[in-house]
Amino acid sequence: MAPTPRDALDFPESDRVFLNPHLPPQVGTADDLPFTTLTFATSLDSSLALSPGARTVLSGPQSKAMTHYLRSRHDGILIGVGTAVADDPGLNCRIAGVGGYGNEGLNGQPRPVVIDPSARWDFSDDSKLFQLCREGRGRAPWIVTALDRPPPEKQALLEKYGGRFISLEMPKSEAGRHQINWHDLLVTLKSNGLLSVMVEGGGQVINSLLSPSHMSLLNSVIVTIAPTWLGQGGVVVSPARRFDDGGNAISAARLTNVKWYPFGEDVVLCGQVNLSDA
Ligand SMILES: NC(=O)C1=CN([C@@H]2O[C@H](COP(=O)(O)OP(=O)(O)OC[C@H]3O[C@@H](n4cnc5c(N)ncnc54)[C@H](O)[C@@H]3O)[C@@H](O)[C@H]2O)C=CC1
Ligand SMILES: Nc1nc(O)c(N)c(N[C@@H]2O[C@H](COP(=O)(O)O)[C@@H](O)[C@H]2O)n1
Repeated sequence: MAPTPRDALDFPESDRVFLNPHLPPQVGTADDLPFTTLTFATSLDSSLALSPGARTVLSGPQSKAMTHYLRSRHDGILIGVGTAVADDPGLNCRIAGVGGYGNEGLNGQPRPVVIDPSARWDFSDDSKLFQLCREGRGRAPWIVTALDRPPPEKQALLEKYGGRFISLEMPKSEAGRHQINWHDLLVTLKSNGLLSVMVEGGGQVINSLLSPSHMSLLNSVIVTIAPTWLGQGGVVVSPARRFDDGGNAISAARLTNVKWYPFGEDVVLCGQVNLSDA
């Protein structure tokens, strides 16, 4: 066992118990889909960040440690390219005792997966993710793109660290935006060894997954709610509105089997998407 670095996060056993019913099974699931958790931190006005380009701290120290514990319990961690560009994130697990944080190898380190249809993320050797790879504290990302042939220089850099591009067919919407087939992506991730995936964001990814055609892919939802209003102009979680047969607006999505856990100054909400009205 290597010594535990000073920047490792502590997440005591007593804090882990409440999460157990909401976590992926240790043995994986029987079907061709990974166990998929949607998890993010939000303000009281449903914002993830002050603006699309702004890295914004919402979680307090205990819920931040919880997120890192969740990372240790999933094989993959998925974000959109908007988040990669805005945050230059590490997307590793910094809980004491995982690989790189007091243990050998990369055990407990999730595989970052970045949805980047046009391969616009301009990463370099200096990107946080690759610094962590060099230090043996995280895995290189898989980047999901609509391009058959991603830029060779980006491909070479990714492969140097053990990452890669995954090309997936992505039709465009009328507005000209790529639209990923989440089911196909998740099947692809599972066939590549990811038995569980946590989706962290950002706004576009979350709103897309909470649409009626995709929400059944989510096995668990874990949301940290921070006691702050970010105000107008933020990146908002607010899926497209739905209408009943009479044309009346109904809620976009609702959770069931809900538990609320106060956690420091935050509250953590765990549940499952209610599919009875999906
Ligand atoms: N508070 C929190 O827990 C989190 C906050 N964030 C924040 O969210 C912000 C970024 O959010 P967004 O701007 O909404 O970006 P995003 O991270 O959702 O990425 C958007 C991009 O991802 C791709 N994408 C997303 N959904 C897609 C789909 N269905 N099909 C194909 N491609 C798709 C597209 O290229 C799109 O431009 C950042 O400021 C970041 O800090 C991000 C994650 C978690
Ligand atoms: N759980 C949570 N709380 C917040 O307050 C956040 N801003 C986020 N953001 C997500 O975490 C990523 C940053 O991860 P690293 O610390 O760099 O590993 C960021 O990109 C968002 O996905 N999450």
